[in-house]
Amino acid sequence: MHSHVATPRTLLAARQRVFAESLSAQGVTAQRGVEAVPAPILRSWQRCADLGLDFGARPRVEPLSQRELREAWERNDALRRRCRPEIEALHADAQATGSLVILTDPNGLVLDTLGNPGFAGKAAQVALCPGVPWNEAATGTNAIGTALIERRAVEVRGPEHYFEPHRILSCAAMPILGLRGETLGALDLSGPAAMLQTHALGMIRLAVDAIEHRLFEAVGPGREVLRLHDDPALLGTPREGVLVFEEGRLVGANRAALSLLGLDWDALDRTDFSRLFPDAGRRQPGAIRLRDGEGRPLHARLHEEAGRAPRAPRPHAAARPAAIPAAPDVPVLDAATERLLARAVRLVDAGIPVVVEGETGTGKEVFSRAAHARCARARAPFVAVNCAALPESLIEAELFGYEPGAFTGAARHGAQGLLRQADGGLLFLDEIGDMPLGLQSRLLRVLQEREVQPVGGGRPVPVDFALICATHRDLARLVEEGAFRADLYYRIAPYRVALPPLRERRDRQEVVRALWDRLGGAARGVALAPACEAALAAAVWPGNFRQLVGTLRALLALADPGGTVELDALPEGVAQKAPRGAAPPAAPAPEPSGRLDGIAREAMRAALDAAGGNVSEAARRLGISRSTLYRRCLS
Ligand SMILES: Nc1ncnc2c1ncn2[C@@H]1O[C@H](COP(=O)(O)OP(=O)(O)OP(=O)(O)O)[C@@H](O)[C@H]1O
Repeated sequence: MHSHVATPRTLLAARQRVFAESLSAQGVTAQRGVEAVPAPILRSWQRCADLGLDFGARPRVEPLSQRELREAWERNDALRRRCRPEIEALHADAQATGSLVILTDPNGLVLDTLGNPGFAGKAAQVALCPGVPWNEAATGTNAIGTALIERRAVEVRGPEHYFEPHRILSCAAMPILGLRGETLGALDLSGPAAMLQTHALGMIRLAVDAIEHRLFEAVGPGREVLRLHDDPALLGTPREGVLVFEEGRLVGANRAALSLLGLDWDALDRTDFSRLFPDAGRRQPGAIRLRDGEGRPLHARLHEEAGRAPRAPRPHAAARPAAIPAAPDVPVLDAATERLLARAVRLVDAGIPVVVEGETGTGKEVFSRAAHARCARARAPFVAVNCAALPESLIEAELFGYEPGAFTGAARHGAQGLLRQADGGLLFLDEIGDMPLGLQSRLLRVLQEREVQPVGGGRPVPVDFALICATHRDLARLVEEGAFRADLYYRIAPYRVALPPLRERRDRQEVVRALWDRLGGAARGVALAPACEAALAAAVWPGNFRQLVGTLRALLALADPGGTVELDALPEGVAQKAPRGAAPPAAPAPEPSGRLDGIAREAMRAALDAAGGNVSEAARRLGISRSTLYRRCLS
């Protein structure tokens, strides 16, 4: 981060002096009076001058059409969903401070702006609005574009902007990086230059840290995640360092970990755990003490993602497509569910139980796991108990543990029980409505007294866990019918979350698309024909997400890589429509593909996709200039 010692007046003077002389002829750093200007800004001014941008002119930007903007939203669906909790948290603040929270794609294309409507109007006058690229090449020095190039948090205030009209803005932005250092987008907080936005940069950093930290919640089966910090109090927070290993080799990281260990992104794929931590001995899950490169002690926890480790590819198997995951690694959550989730996390953190209601397969467990992953107890266990699946005779012992010899068939040394296993973490009681009455009383006692009495006697043991219960039944009705204890109901259900069945959601088409992508459809180049996608979105899905995910996996397994799944590939019954009124919007009519223009655009889009959204790289592959690619495809 650069520090601002310059006042607006000294900055203005420096700017005038620097800009009055020919920037590109001498190089800005060679000029007098530039000490007042932070180094990243100077570097950016120089880049803009080298591009021949005229600082006195109005930048020429053409916003995307509504349709193109919608396509950009679709391309960045995962990013937008992922950032939603932080954007919503910043939103309230932005409204109060007269500013805007802005999310962009990896090329600086503004996707969303949220915040103060008064300032949004002013920002729109300088084209700071969705559908406009705010990269340096288009809009000169600005927090978004400059942060994306500098790959770090940057603040650009008033006259530090390259183009005159942008002097009304004061902005702070930071790029959002993926597990492998790839740029996913940028988050920005912009306000009027006249108001000193002292905390903007700090708030953006915290938000981006939290977004990036969540990426490590699901790194893929069999991979090991090492969380580390030199301050044990910061372990388990978004400020901890995180490294991902596959068969002992470093394959992912966050910035905090790289900086703790003095590494950069080049270390990925070429650094082994044993080389990084030669004194660590065997890699074992749990707490470990390590030392960094300079011998300073680090506190660390190693954790292995559940599931079978991916096998090393065999040479002749290279062409075989990767296995289809059993479930998407990151759940598909719409804005409403994200809001419910944010509330559930707050309650869990405050020690208040939550009940999640919904039909089978609506994602009650997925929701609860996500709440656990985001709450303060994320590093402690998530213990799931299905009250309907355990035989009544065993459920008591399973939950409360038992003393040695408590009953015939009991393990010789007794057992701790699931409630104690959840100590420090989160206990998820699935199908709570099916818990026998007798056990309900015992559970109530545990919740009241916060201690567990093992079956067969023994001393009560104190326990501390957060509680989420799930049910597909109407608990209030069960209480009325006398099948569920009213006192337990009031204890566990001060807050209820209802997850809607799929057929009631209006965004089913987006759900289908997002699930398809996350199951690997896009990665294999397999597309869903628009009619097929529409039929999947319109189907009834009594098994909700579980059934839809299962069907998509089957379609993917049957599809040829690079092919398209047509309507006739759907299993019988899927074409059955959801009730009227709940039908999602119809699929957009396919573009007439014969036109030359359409074909050229498609080729450009494909090149952009292949280059991971990198415009320069895509233009190079196509043999056209960046500006042509922008004009034809992005703007
Ligand atoms: N939001 C989601 N995004 C992606 N997949 C999901 C989502 N919710 C559920 N699923 C998929 O559906 C399956 C069932 O989810 P989950 O077990 O959470 O449902 P549930 O409501 O707890 O079901 P049940 O009541 O039958 O226990 C998951 O394995 C996952 O594949």
